[in-house]
Amino acid sequence: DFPSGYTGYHNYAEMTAELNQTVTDHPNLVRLSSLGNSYQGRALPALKISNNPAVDQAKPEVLFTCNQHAREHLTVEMCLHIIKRFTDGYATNSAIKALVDSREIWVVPSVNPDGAEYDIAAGTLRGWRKNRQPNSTSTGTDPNRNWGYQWGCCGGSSGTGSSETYRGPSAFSAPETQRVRDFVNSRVVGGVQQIKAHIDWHTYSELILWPYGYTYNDTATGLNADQANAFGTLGRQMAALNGYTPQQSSDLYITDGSVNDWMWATHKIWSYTFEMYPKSGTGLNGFYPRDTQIATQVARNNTAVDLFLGYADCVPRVIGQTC
Ligand SMILES: NS(=O)(=O)N[C@@H](Cc1ccccc1)C(=O)O
Ligand SMILES: [Zn+2]
Repeated sequence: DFPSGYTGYHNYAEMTAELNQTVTDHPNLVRLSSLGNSYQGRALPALKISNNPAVDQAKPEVLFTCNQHAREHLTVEMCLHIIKRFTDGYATNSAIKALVDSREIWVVPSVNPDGAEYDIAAGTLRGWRKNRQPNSTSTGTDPNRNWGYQWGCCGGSSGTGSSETYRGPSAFSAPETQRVRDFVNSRVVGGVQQIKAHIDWHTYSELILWPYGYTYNDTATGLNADQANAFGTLGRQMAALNGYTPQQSSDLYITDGSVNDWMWATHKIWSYTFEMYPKSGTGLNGFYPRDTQIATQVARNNTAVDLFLGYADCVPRVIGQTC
């Protein structure tokens, strides 16, 4: 479990309990399901938030995914905060109500529960990043190098099993990326992808990142100048609200097999990564802000998330285009 100074973070059992409590508290606003199981057999919960959650309504859908990387526990708190804000706030906050009434919001609070549980299993903070799937020489695939667009193309991942950025033996070799992939693929209804926009939450460095990660070029196959402009404009407007630094993800470093590139290239989902607090750190301590920091650092993203949800039906509107 989390050591002292970190008990405010949710372990897998506490996260599950929190999701079940949300269903109890807001049965008419949420529907809890599982995307399937992790490598070690933990359910991957997904919560749908809308004003009629049992019905698939013809409304734009938005996806939030958290905890691809095990040690980035603050992101689980971010997803749980989004859930709390858009359920508890529905009855009293008209802006929240308007967003929940006009969208269907999906939240996956932990994509990598095996890694997250392993990270804290010894009562210490291990600094574990990957999932817990064995490979030919070691353990763990980096889920954020395992997605199937331009997988392993460009030196943005490793083929060595012990590496922190091991891409896996093949694209979507990790059960966890398979399950999220299958869910997103299942949201193609009548030939149209219902999910319009996505944020994948990470720590740390306080950045807002957008595709592509596999190339330094601003435009590339499937990403034209207008689309790159829309990504950057919304990215910069969100960064102005949370104080993060906005940039194309390859400006940070080249990555291949990242979730954002797959979401955009395969489904034209406007997919961002938010790297949360802290801005910098030494060694592993950047990944482990004390639990006293949680409330401030999750609330810091409220207005950026609201702006994102506001544009989610048609992101090109941010540069004056129509959909
Ligand atoms: N959270 S992190 O420290 O691993 N950084 C992320 C940054 C990142 C996220 C998405 C696309 C490109 C790069 C990573 O996957 O390397
Ligand atoms: Zn990460």
